[in-house]
Amino acid sequence: MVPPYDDQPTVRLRAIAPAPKFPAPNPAPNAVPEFTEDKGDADGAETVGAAPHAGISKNAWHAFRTFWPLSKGDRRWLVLICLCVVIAALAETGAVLLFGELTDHALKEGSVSAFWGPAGKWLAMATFGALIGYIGNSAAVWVAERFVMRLRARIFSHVQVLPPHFFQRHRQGDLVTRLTGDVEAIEQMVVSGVVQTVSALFSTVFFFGAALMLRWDLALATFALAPLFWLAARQFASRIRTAARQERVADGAITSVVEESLGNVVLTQAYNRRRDEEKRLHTEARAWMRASVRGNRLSEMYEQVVQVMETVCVLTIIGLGAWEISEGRMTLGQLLSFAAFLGYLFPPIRQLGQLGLTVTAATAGAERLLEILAARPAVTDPPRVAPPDQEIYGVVEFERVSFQYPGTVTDTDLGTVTDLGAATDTDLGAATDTDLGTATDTVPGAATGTATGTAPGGSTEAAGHVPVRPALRDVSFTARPGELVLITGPSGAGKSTVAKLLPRFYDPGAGDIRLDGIPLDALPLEFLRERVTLLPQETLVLHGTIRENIACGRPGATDDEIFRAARDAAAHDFVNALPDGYDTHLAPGTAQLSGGQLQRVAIARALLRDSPVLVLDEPTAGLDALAARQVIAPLRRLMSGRTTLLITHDLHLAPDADRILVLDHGRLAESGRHEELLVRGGTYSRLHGNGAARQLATS
Ligand SMILES: Nc1ncnc2c1ncn2[C@@H]1O[C@H](COP(=O)(O)OP(=O)(O)OP(=O)(O)O)[C@@H](O)[C@H]1O
Repeated sequence: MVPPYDDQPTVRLRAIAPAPKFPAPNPAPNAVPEFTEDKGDADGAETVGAAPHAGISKNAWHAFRTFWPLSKGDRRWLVLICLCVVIAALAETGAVLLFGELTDHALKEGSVSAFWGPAGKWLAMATFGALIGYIGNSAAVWVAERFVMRLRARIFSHVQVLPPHFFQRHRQGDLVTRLTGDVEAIEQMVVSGVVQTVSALFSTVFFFGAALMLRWDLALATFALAPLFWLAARQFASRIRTAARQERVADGAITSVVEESLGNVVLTQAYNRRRDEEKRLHTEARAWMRASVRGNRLSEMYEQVVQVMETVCVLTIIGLGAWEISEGRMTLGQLLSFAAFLGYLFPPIRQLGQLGLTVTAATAGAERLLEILAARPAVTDPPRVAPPDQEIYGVVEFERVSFQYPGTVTDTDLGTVTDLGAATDTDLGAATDTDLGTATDTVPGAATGTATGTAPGGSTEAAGHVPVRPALRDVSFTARPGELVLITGPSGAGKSTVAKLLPRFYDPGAGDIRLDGIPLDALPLEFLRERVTLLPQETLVLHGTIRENIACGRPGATDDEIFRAARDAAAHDFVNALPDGYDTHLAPGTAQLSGGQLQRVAIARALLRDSPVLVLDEPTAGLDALAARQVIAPLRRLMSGRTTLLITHDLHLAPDADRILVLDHGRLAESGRHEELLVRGGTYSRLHGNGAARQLATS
């Protein structure tokens, strides 16, 4: 009987003395972990991850250290799992020794009575091994899934505080892939990777130890060949890593294309873009296919090379064994046991080699997550600041506020682009390591509006961007409770930027913004955002019922309060007319309600929030004349008694405004009441329709 040398016989023996199958880094021999390419975001918006030339092990180690803290809380389980692994390996070792005993005493001598003893022990050991295997496997799966859950939650929570420009510069589909596939790849590196390493190491030690006990000279001869496996793995590592990265990026690109296409289906159909969209998907799918085939081919090649190497080892041992038996220095049972140990020894040795490949490929996913973690929130909560005791009335002051979007470079900045690079590099180093260990998101300089949103590798968002003007320059104004301040100006003048600064999506680069005399960055973020209600250009809809959509303005609001808000927003009647009334389900992009109706639901939500400051960004944009008229009355109710900043091109409400601020190229060009500005004949009167309007005002 030829003893088992390879996977198949090993499986047979393992069926007799079951070995635990802990989640393998490589689920199947030829399934190389998933792949990505470092070509950065397909839209080229932000920077690319770690340099492909950087040392693989360094990147992997950095990734491991970054994500390892997330296993906190489960480490004693990891110890237990490793213990199970070790015991199971010991049980296997015992089983193989018993196999030799059975061969020599029962099979070779044909003695049935010699069979029962070792057979009973073998069965006991197999049962014990099975039990331990079950416990270890169950615990390993549990710990692995918990890790994935925790990592995903951590990344998701980080993504949620990132500034708006991050989402404009990253494709959503790609972010989705990072939160799903890439997260799982990290698990393979951190949790399963550790268990696999322990398992492979101990199995190697035990089987090698047993082989040494049987025939130390043959065992040493076999072990001398072990570095060949390591060399083979090394040869394949970098190519597999590249393929892994390519596949990961292609995966993200496919999800992005599908998501963008589905979200834009009206444009696709109206402009007959079906074929273009199909072509886009086809291009990405081909890239994915190429990477996937390449990765699998490499993995398969590695697998076959290793098999040939194993065969060489086995034949060498059989040859030597045959010679030893013929010389009477070895029994058949010993040779079979020895060969069985080899059958057990090769998989862990091979696994150790393959672990490197797995880690290598998982590093690709890790780098993509590190890119996300390296993007910093544009603003941070002030440390340990209690909400002010005073009631907030809503006096809003902008004092010489200038602002430039992160990643954009002004003419004057161009000389300092390299400085930005240096600054952000340091940020990243600090950010990614500490980020997971601590819950804070603070990064020095993150709030400056210039040094945020960078990725590992040292590139900055600034790099490659065309110089632009700052979005706001030296803007000062005050808005008091009960005042309606209308902000208008040509497209791109900086109006929406004002709306983004007030709830602190960004901090200004220069100047101060205050609420009731308190600088915004001295107020806890949640406190501030409860007091500043923003109605952005696009109507925001939650997945949920109309009731939930309104109630999210003030969690815990009663039905009566919700209905009152809906009534004031002129939404109650049309909601009641719906078959499911307030229980009608809405979703982003819903067609259940018209634009005007959705806007009124949003107004009801804002009414319920009842905050002293209101920022309305183009509340009638996208509505036809009738729908716009229908929201004007609810808007007036909403604005009454609050400090309202109304950003609009639509000057219908201009005569009602206490003040009109006209922005032009980021500067405050004019300020005054409607009539004054019309008479002045500047930008405002031009916007309003100049000559005729001026005549009307002066008549
Ligand atoms: N995320 C961003 N990253 C970089 N630049 C931006 C970003 N958002 C806006 N800008 C730039 O800032 C400037 C002001 O933009 P903003 O959206 O405030 O203008 P706006 O007056 O509201 O325009 P519109 O009336 O067309 O909405 C523009 O030049 C715009 O291109």
